[in-house]
Amino acid sequence: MSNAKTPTTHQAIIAIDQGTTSSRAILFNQHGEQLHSYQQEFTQHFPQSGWVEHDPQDILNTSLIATKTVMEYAQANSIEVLAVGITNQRETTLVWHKETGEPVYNAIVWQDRRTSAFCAENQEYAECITAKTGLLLDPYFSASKIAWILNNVEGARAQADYGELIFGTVDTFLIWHLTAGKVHATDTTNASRTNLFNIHTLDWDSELLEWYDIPAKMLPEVKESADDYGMTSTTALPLNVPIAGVAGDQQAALFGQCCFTPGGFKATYGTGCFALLNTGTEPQKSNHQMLTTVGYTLHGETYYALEGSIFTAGANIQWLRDGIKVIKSASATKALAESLEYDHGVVLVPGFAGLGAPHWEADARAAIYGMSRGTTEAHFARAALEAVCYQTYDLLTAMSADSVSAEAVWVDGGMVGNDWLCQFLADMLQVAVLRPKTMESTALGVMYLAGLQVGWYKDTQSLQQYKVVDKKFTPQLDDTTRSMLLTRWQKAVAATLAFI
Ligand SMILES: Nc1ncnc2c1ncn2[C@@H]1O[C@H](COP(=O)(O)OP(=O)(O)O)[C@@H](O)[C@H]1O
Ligand SMILES: O=P(O)(O)OC[C@H](O)CO
Repeated sequence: MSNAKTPTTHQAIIAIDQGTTSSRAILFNQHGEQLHSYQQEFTQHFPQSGWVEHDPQDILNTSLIATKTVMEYAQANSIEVLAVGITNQRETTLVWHKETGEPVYNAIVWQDRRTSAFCAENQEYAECITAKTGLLLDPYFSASKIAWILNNVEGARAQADYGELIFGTVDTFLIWHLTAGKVHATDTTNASRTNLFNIHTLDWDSELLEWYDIPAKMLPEVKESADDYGMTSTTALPLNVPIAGVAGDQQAALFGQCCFTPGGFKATYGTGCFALLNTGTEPQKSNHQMLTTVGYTLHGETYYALEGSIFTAGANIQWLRDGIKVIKSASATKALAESLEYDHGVVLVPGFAGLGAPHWEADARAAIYGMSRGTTEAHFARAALEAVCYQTYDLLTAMSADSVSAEAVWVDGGMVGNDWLCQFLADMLQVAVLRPKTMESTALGVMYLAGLQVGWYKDTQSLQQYKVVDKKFTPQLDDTTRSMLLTRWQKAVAATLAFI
């Protein structure tokens, strides 16, 4: 998929956004306007129930094709490419040979649950892991996936001990290939998703490495999010420019939404929903099962965030459309939702892939309550949209109790094109919901980071001028109706958890 726009400048930065289902590259001018973009999907592999893998070659090839396409557009239009930024699906784990670049196994994707028994059996160590990493002991994160590769791929353990194998998340894998094997590095945001990184010392934690039995020499160097990651090598791309910005995709979106101060809050509604609250320069411990994570490191200063993850958001709508086929398109949900009153009575608890934050109940499953003979596709659509808003309410309530309150909610992702959803979100959260004009916050965020590194921007303050609000949604619903709806949601969640 490709789309172009007449260039308005003669300099640009390429943001590579390597996501779970596709890789895309976007060429941005200094005003954060997209000059060109290209996206390519790739195959998902499900070798066993609960396992999710990507072919490393697919990750690399689709990223290179996307980058080359926008680069060629730049060249054809005499636009000078100043730098590259990389943002990526987080936690996904790769191990490869240091000399040849040959992966020893497929990439084990963040959604993969193969190490759940290991994590469940070792929960007595969870508290210590949380204290150091800000995360939980859960298969979501990289460490147990690395250990699985070392323990299950023939010869891998011995090769790792001899220093022949190296590990990386997707950013590291791409940097390594783009620099022709010269740079083995990651940034603090990606490192903070591994379960091996101490978010207080901002370094790999030797005790955790020992506990997971992972050799330290496998790990990449950890750099700031705007930093010198080496030059792209012409063996990978016909381009010789610095890789100057790197961040995990949800943190990049936080940056792209200009949430630079404590209380800055963004929620991305794609397949899943990831909500991040900037909590300032000290890590805030959560008492409500939120994750504490690095937001970004810039000019020697690290900002932290609390994060809540909802495993299915847009995926609930996909289920209505492709699974049970009660709606024709995702966009049809707006009119269907509008056709009902607030007291329509149906609640969907979308535990299709378990319930994430704040419950972290992998074994929970989806449930629908309150159906009658009068229940129609409109109830399903409305309940699916309402559910992600109630879940965001739960996350924001937990985060506010742990740390600062959000001033407003900056939203992005495919679902927020739906005005009904945005209005209901504002009604539930009781704060303004702001939808920016540039919806590609993730790519924009890493472009900003690269732009700061190459001197395009002076500081984060100077980025605020490029932020344009497309639409603001303010709370309108009366308190009585809101409380009635939230009470019914909480009852439905309690019933779903009791059913496990
Ligand atoms: N108008 C809409 N209303 C509700 N959901 C929508 C709408 N448009 C798209 N979606 C949902 O948004 C998701 C796509 O968003 P996107 O940000 O592209 O996801 P991802 O990057 O995770 O692939 C799909 O799951 C789709 O069901
Ligand atoms: O690739 P996305 O947009 O689905 O994001 C995945 C997250 O980074 C997983 O933590």
